[in-house]
Amino acid sequence: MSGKTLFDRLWSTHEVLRRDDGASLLWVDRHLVHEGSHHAFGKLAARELNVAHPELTIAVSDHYVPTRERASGGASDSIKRMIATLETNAHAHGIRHFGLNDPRQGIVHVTGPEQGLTLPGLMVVCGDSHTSTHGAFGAYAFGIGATEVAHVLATQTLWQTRPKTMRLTFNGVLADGVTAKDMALHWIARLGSDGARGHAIEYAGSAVRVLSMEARMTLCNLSIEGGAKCGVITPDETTFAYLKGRPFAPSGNQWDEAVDDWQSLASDADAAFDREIEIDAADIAPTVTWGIVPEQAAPITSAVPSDAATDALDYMGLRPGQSLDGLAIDQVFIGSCTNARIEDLRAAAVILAGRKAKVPGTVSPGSMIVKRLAEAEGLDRIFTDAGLDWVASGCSMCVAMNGDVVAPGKRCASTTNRNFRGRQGPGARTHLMSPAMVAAAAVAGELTDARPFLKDRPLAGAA
Ligand SMILES: CC(C)[C@H](C(=O)O)[C@@H](O)C(=O)O
Ligand code: SF4
Repeated sequence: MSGKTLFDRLWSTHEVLRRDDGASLLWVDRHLVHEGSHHAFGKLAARELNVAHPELTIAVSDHYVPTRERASGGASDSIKRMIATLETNAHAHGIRHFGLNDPRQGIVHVTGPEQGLTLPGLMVVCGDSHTSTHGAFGAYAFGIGATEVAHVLATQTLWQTRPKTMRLTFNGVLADGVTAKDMALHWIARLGSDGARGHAIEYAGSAVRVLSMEARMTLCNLSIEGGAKCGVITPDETTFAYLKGRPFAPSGNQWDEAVDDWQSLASDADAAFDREIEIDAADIAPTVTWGIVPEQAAPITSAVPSDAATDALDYMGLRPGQSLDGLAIDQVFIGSCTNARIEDLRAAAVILAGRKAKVPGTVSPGSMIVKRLAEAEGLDRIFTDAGLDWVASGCSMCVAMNGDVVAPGKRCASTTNRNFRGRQGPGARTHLMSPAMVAAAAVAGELTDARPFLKDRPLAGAA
């Protein structure tokens, strides 16, 4: 019999019971909720149910929070109501809440790890597809729907059928100026938006092992855009170093015991996966999306495919065969749970330092802690000197729910994770890429290869 995968271990330690039809009841260690949880709290109220484990539930305000004029409480009455409802629900059920004015507020997938709430071996769920981010720590983390959110609130458990396993191995080393975002866009372009459907991905290989936690989170964040249930990475010294001393991470003797436990969270050498995919990291170039789904991505050195789907071309205002390098943009956005951690901001700042942006843009840090850290390093000055707006933390222009929108027909180079029609506002055209690539696009006023801008300015482990 072959050995166990990391995913096998995560699954079996959370399985409470298995039904005859194969579905399993899983224990949830951390339940994160954001403003979108109001449906689920409504369901609970309708049935007069309590939250089973408020101490394992953590609320974070992110999707609707204003990034400018924070004191306003929200851009419109309906937005204000969304923010206030989470506040009320969290308070009513005794749930810890990182609200609008909390200095620890941020995007839920940035705040959880930053606070040490996300730990190796845990099962983490949230009513949000990018919960896959937390898998970077060797946690089983995935997004759930509103009915499931209500089920977790009421029982701290969840019914699930077991996904298949897939190992995505990145061999070799990434070239300079190529980042975790490029790794993700590369594999999604190769396998397709449905390429990993029904699978739990384990990211492995030498190019993954050397990634920082920030970069690992970027990689795992995008798992869902390739259709995967989740992404996991074996915890190691990089993981432990990131977590040590975080507010909710174990401390003292408990820290040593936890690290001992976490060391066993790996796939056995003879573990068998349902699928194995290998990618040579050296084949990956800085990658940008040209279409309206993340799989419609290509190296910046290439062109819009000659057989590109007409609906995508029409929406994006592009022609088949058109070169990606040199495509004029109207604005940039650096933010989101994909690429707004400190390393992402540092990477963008490496390129923007001493340069001016030709187009306007917004930089929204992934959390208020990242914001303060960046300010202490002087990164905010680099962005504002370049002509970009430096604003507070939230989902902001990633999903345009808080009023931060890209105007119809405008083209935005963005560090986010979804380029769907209307994602950044009705009619907005989104090109996804790494923070370094967005920074280079800002300076050039067009999509361009970041590598020449990095001459004598190494990214040094930036995400
Ligand atoms: C609004 C929310 C439920 C949604 C998600 O599920 O991911 C959003 O965060 C997104 O990125 O599209
Ligand atoms: S930053 Fe974007 S992707 Fe992340 S949770 Fe918010 S809306 Fe979703």
